[in-house]
Amino acid sequence: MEQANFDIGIIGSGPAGLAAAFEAQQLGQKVVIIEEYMWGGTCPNYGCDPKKILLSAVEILHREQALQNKGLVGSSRINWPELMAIKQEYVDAVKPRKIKGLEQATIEHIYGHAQFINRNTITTENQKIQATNWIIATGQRPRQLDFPGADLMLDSEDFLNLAEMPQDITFLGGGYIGVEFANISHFADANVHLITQGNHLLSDFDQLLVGKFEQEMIHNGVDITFNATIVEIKKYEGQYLIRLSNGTTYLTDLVISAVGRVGNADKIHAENAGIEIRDGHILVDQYLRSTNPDIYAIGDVADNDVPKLVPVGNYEGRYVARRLSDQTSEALQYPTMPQVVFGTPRIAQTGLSMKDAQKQGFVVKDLELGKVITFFRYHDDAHIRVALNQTGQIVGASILAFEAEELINYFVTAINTKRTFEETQANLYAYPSLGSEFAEFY
Ligand SMILES: Cc1cc2nc3c(=O)[nH]c(=O)nc-3n(C[C@H](O)[C@H](O)[C@H](O)COP(=O)(O)OP(=O)(O)OC[C@H]3O[C@@H](n4cnc5c(N)ncnc54)[C@H](O)[C@@H]3O)c2cc1C
Ligand SMILES: NC(=O)c1ccc[n+]([C@@H]2O[C@H](COP(=O)([O-])OP(=O)(O)OC[C@H]3O[C@@H](n4cnc5c(N)ncnc54)[C@H](O)[C@@H]3O)[C@@H](O)[C@H]2O)c1
Repeated sequence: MEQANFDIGIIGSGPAGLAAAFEAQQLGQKVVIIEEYMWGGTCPNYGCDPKKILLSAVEILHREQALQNKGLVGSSRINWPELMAIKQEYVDAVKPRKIKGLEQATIEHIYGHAQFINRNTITTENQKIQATNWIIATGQRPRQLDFPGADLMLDSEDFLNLAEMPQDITFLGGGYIGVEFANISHFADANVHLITQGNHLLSDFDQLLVGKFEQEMIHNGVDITFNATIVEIKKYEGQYLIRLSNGTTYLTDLVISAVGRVGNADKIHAENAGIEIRDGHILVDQYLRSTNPDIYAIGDVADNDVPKLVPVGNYEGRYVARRLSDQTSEALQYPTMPQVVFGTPRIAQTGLSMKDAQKQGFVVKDLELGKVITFFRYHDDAHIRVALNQTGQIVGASILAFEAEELINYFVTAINTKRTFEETQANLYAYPSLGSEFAEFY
């Protein structure tokens, strides 16, 4: 078996692994990156990007529906196979683009499944690779349930490859994926059921705004069952017969499981390298070091209490690359992180939650902006909540609005630059625009 030696070996080519690879290589390290499935990882192949392509049609439809009899006549419909073809065109271009980037940067890249044979060496199917340091960026996969018939459920990747949208579709799980995909399916003309074990959707988000969001989904016709789970699925005359924990039974054409994700560190023989794992995630310290101090974990597979999102993995990848190149010895400090649920409307938040702000005695401004020009013209019932500390600095924001995914970025900047509400007016923003609304919020 061929053996090669590197300064830094990276397992997994998702956003986290790639960010680490490019940063380390630029800082003069000899880097190898290993991928076993799709170059680029979850986000561009079967996560954020394909989802956002499907959303392009959903967004137009949503806008059209909001403007019916208010200046627009007639509404479009989604042609699912055509939309999927565009999605696939994008996904097919990911691998060549990623490989070209790696080649241009002269980063060694190997296709294969990496697993440790000792504390600094991994094997793939036909190679042995040694590195002074390893960075594990193997991401997560959908969590499997094991009730009778659970294997009949599809997962988020299957949904993003559906050739046809069925007439009736069921989602299990009221988190990011269940909510976003239920919404897409609704706009693609399916009859949608969403089952979740909690008494609300999106438990990590501002529950005041989530309540309004749920009303909007229910108003759209999505059938949401709270405080329940599926206990059995059986095939029945070309459909699936579902039985819920509350005793309800019904027939549906397809069931998608979206009950969270587990880490992929259980498949790398972590024990051979002295790395401790929990639920497939790697235990890390404040430097993202595993229990083997020469091996780090970044992105979704790291067992830390931060949202598992692309910008976070990216940031961690760059940090570890700099640390291993003697550019920093500081513990990792995260800037404020935006989180967005891409429904219609979106829910977004950053910084301190409104609940924690209120607990600390901070002011929480509730701004209902449906009558303000930027939101009024689309009949968008925008609700923005902003937390201000004793000196008037913006310390948190949560938003329910169609434009929330962009608007939240203004708040990210305000929080990171420690701006007060008044100081948001220091910049002149184009008028009328989201920026100008941000600066005029009171
Ligand atoms: C449906 C969906 C929608 C999402 N939407 C968003 C969004 O809108 N915004 C957002 O910020 N985040 C979103 N996310 C989350 C985002 O995709 C992840 O946070 C991000 O991809 C994590 O990056 P990563 O590099 O840690 O892992 P991944 O992107 O999962 O990459 C890990 C890579 O490691 C490879 N690998 C695993 N084990 C091995 C091994 N032993 N050897 C070699 N290779 C291996 C895998 O094949 C994979 O390519 C979404 C996720 C899903 C599932
Ligand atoms: N917009 C985004 O940034 C975005 C979009 C999609 C996914 N993601 C990432 O992917 C991760 C996974 O998303 P997800 O939606 O699978 O997980 P999640 O953790 O967001 O939600 C899981 C949901 O499933 C429910 N649940 C768990 N077990 C259940 C059971 N047995 N029966 C019924 N309900 C059950 C939970 O109560 C929760 O509502 C997210 O945490 C996030 O990191 C991000």
